[in-house]
Amino acid sequence: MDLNKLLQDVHEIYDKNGDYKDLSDKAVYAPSIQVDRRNVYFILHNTNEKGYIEKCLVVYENRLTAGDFEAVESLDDKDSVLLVGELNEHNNVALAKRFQWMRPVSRRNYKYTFGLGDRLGNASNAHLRLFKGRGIMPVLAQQSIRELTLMHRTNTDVFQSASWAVFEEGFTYGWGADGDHVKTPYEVDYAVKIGCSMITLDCTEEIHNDVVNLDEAALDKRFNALDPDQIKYFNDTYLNKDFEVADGVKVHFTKKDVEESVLTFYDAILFAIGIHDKFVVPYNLDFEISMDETPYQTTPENHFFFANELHRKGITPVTMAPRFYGEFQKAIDYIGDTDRFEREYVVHESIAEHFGYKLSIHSGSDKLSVYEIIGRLSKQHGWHVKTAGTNWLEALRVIAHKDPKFMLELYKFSYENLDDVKAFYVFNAQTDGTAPKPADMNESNVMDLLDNDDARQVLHTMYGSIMNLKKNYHYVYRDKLWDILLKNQALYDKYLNIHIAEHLDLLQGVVKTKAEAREKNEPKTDISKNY
Ligand SMILES: O=C(O)[C@@H](O)[C@H](O)[C@H](O)C(=O)CO
Repeated sequence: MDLNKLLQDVHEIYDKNGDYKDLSDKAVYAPSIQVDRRNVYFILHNTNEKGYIEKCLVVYENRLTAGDFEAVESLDDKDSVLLVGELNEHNNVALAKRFQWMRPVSRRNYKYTFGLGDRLGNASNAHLRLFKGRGIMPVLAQQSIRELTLMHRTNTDVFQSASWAVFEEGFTYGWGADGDHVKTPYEVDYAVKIGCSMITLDCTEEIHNDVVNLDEAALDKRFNALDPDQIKYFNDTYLNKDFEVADGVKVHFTKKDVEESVLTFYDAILFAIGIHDKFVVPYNLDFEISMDETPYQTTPENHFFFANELHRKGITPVTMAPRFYGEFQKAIDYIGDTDRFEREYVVHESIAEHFGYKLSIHSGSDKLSVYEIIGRLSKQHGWHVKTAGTNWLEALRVIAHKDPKFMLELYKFSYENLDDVKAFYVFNAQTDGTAPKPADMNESNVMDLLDNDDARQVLHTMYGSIMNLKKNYHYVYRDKLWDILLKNQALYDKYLNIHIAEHLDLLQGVVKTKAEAREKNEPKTDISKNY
């Protein structure tokens, strides 16, 4: 590395005084430049012989403090030192001591927040560029335990990729990190220790779904087996009571509602209270409670009961994710009657407003048919929407354009091995159903795989198997996939931008329908040749 040239870059940065549009060294990534008195920091982008962008950190700092950084090369310059280092954890910690905004913050003061996730770890830069000036707080690090496991990743690398992207893009507006779908104290602890500002407590394993199928006699029998003082408390508090949660919006409990709500959810409530006391309070976390990955819809009574029992203990989560009417399957649009969705969303939103939190919409990728409704109705506290890792599908869009044969191979493998993920995901696509047969796919229709609902679900859920398949101690697909992606990062960024912009435009009311969102954002011609 030519350190004298970097020294000239530092002097040019002083001279430019904040206007970095025309720096002579194009390798200096302008959005990353930070100047603090005489100290200068930036990320350098160099394209290597394979066509990948290689990044390193450049620091010019007073010699007394620069020792915080781990340098690969350095050059003394009077009282200062210029050093070049890797984008590693050590340097991230050193930099974050200087720039607090590299660390995630609470979502509490943000009305609109949006969970992005990044399965591969190279999507956050494009996301951040899109979020600048949108008035929505991005939650970048949002990898579920399931995704970490299937992808062989750790919370540390997820957190690191996000934090480096924040620095690189000069994103000083605040971002969140979500310990996503944590189900046990062990998993919560892991998320907390890594620095997550938020946890999504997935209560699935403490929710007793079998209760919904009990007949009246069996339900009574189970309820009446509770302690007499518990029965008295639940009946006195809820039975035949009306709770007015908004003007003209009431939640009413019949005997069945009381018994079902208690028996299905009370264990989960106690679990949430325990996690709240042990982690949320001491670590000042944003608390999200999710019950969306259950087989049954959360009724307004169930939702009210959960929130009211938390409220009794003085707990107000920042967000709650009920399971709404209809289907929120991964990677495809909402399935269901949108008028009914709207009617029921009004009640859930009223409950959330009554208790003082916002609703969280899970598996939010591609639910373009309901975003106008959510954006319009979630007025008081705003919304939190979580996408479902569909940046992976945008990465595959790049693969399909740049190497259609390889894409066909990935699809065939995914189609033939779909059983790998049956235990992890619930989705419609089945290889004995309507998912396109690999034999019917060819280079001229390969792009359909990214538009067909069934094919999307097959590809969306098979990421771990694709990335980690090995033969004779070598990865079968991983290296080739990364090679294509790294050579085409700009195209990947463009597709990410289009994909998420459609969601945000509907949520923010910029457009009113899915068709308008598509019309506004989707390119009219094949743009893959331009990148
Ligand atoms: O695939 C996953 O596990 C995640 O993408 C997960 O679905 C996501 O984080 C989520 O919870 C969206 O609701």
